[in-house]
Amino acid sequence: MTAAALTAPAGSAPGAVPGDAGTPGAIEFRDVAITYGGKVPYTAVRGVSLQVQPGEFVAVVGPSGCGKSTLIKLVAGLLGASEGTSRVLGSLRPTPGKVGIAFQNASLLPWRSVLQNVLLPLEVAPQHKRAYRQNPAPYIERARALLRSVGLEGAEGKNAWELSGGMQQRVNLCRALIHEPEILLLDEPFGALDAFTREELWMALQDVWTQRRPTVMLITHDLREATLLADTVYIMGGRPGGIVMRRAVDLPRPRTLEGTFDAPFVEHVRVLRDAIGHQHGGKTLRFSPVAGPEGGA
Ligand SMILES: Nc1ncnc2c1ncn2[C@@H]1O[C@H](COP(=O)(O)OP(=O)(O)OP(=O)(O)O)[C@@H](O)[C@H]1O
Repeated sequence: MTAAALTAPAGSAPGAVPGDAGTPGAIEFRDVAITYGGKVPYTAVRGVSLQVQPGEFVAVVGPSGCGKSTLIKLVAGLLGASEGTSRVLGSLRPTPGKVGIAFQNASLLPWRSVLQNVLLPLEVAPQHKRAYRQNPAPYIERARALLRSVGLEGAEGKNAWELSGGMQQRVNLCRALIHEPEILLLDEPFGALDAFTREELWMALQDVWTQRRPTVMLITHDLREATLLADTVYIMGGRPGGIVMRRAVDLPRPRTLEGTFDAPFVEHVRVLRDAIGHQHGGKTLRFSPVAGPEGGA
């Protein structure tokens, strides 16, 4: 079975979009395919349909190479859909400045201070440059508030090269949020951190999201991370990649690290693990419909 077939569950209405609540979505894909050009064109994803509501936190998980980063690049406007329709905040092309991105590699400028790194996008992005130059004070206050919210109060003047990996990722998160984007895209931002630092960062991210409520799309290989943070988890799989399962995480918020040991949390992780395990085992995944008893909500 192809990924495209898996994304169209038996019994679902033609054109049905998983996650569609009947209101305009922050991110909407309808039957999207993305083909990379080159001597031999390569279709990375096909038949992807989903809708992410404003303020929703979604996680995308799945085996390496199934097209997770490709989807995030589509939302960021770095790629276009080869087939189907993709809308971000209602537009076919994302509005500049409405999206913030943080990748696994924090890529801070080592010679700049923490505060200067957070402010960097305002110096270079055409839509913010002028206002920032004319009146930097409110932006600096915003940067300080962001740094406070991720536990970096007092570190504003440190040089980036003086920071631990976890601190760098906190700065990375603040830098992605400095222009108050409506959509925050996170591509494995905690993948390179040790387990304890990663858990700390999960809680910092949950706090930031609770306070500011951007729409978040998080790519991760960590099923605990996905379950702890997300309202909805999409599992991708297949070649070309597609969505093989959507699962709503109905656990109460705010979520805690202690709660990750509770039975309902562990059960969510188990279901996700099984779905991905099926793919690794080469078995055909039985796709559970959007509101099915097995796969989700
Ligand atoms: N610029 C490109 N040109 C051609 N093929 C590409 C390009 N970028 C990605 N691909 C291919 O598209 C497929 C999906 O890649 P993508 O990076 O989206 O996967 P992923 O699920 O994010 O992987 P990982 O978990 O390893 O980061 C892969 O087979 C990859 O080789």
